[in-house]
Amino acid sequence: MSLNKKTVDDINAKGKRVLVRCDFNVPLKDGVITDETRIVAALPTIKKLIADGGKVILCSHLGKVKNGPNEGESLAPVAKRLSEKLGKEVVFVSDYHVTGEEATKAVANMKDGDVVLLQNTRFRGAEETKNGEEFSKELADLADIYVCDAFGSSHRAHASVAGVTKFIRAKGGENVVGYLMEKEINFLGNAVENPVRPFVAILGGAKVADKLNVISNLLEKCDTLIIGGGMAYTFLKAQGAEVGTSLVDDTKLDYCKEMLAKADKLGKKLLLPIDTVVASAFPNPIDAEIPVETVDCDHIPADKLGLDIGPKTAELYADAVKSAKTVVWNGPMGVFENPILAKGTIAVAKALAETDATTIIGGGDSAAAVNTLGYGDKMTHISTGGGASLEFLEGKELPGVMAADDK
Ligand SMILES: Nc1ncnc2c1ncn2[C@@H]1O[C@H](COP(=O)(O)OP(=O)(O)O)[C@@H](O)[C@H]1O
Ligand SMILES: O=C(OP(=O)(O)O)[C@H](O)COP(=O)(O)O
Repeated sequence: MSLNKKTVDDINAKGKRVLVRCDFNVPLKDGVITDETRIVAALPTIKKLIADGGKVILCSHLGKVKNGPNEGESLAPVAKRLSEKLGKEVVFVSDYHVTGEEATKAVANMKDGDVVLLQNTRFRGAEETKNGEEFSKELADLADIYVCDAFGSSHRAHASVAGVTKFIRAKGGENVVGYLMEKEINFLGNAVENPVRPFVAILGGAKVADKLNVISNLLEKCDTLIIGGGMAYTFLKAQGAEVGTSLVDDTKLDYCKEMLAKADKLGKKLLLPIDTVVASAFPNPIDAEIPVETVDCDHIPADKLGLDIGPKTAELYADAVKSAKTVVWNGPMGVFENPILAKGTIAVAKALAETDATTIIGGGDSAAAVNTLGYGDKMTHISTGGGASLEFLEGKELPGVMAADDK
């Protein structure tokens, strides 16, 4: 699949103010970045624009910013790490207003090839997340050209992803996508549009409501759909099984029944767990040493909840992966943060690492699981976006892609 949108290769950045929306939403612990994947992934576009002599103005959100602007969600640590990675100064605009006097001055002082990072765009609250016109225009006022390279946020129709493009276009500026966007869309697009078969899709994790919606579309594309993690129990319950206190979305039971029927009708395999590791309660803290037992899925005790796939399921899933030529994986098979409940996720990650299939991992937690287990470099592509990659696989149009100029 080739992306029919203008990219950074189609612009002349020399001497121009280029606003680049990145996804620098990195995990932080006590102010320290614990995973720099998203910063590293943004470097090719930034380096290209520096080399071309553009004035590179970066922006991003960080975290959910539920309680207003605060130092804990400032992009300051990102500015520092980015500066180390680029080997050059990154001027950080610490102003919680994001745009405004400090930002305008910093941009006015830029020379060709300089880099400025604006403060967390979510510090503007609903103006950012509701795609506010004023904030969109203020962002556009800072630049001549806009580049969206925030794949992980490209499913959000926010001011810094979508709204800004309208105002750039209104003054005759170009809106393009960066190298990371291009790479992600090409990998994910090819995987679902022209997959080398058998094509196996694996879904797990806890965002049941979000992820169930992708199933209908994936069933049409894949040969085998594997369900694990928290979303398996809604399916098991839809089949009439007792699932105890496991994670279930009761509003999706009919949908799951429809999906089981759809798989049948299309002649696709839809694999569900046959055994599961259960406990009396969700571990707290998450890595607590809790007593567990393994039961068959038709024997889940009413007062227990499933927290990992069992060994028989792990073997079944690993077998399905072995013969695959394309595998897309989103969401862990269990509560992998706890070593006692990580075995199912490890088994699937290992099966993916050992196959010669094209393997594509989407989702922060799936990527973290694969990297922690040391299998990162065995995968063909690890996506920087969880929600974004799923919405793309669902067949939805991503606002961050839509907003760019057509080629
Ligand atoms: N059976 C389960 N019950 C509850 N939570 C689960 C279960 N299996 C996995 N999880 C949790 O799902 C979380 C990841 O889900 P999600 O955010 O949907 O995945 P991703 O970030 O890969 O998209 C992990 O924190 C994991 O502990
Ligand atoms: O981390 C992100 O999404 P992801 O957890 O789905 O990969 C993106 O930065 C989007 O963040 P958001 O879900 O707060 O809009």
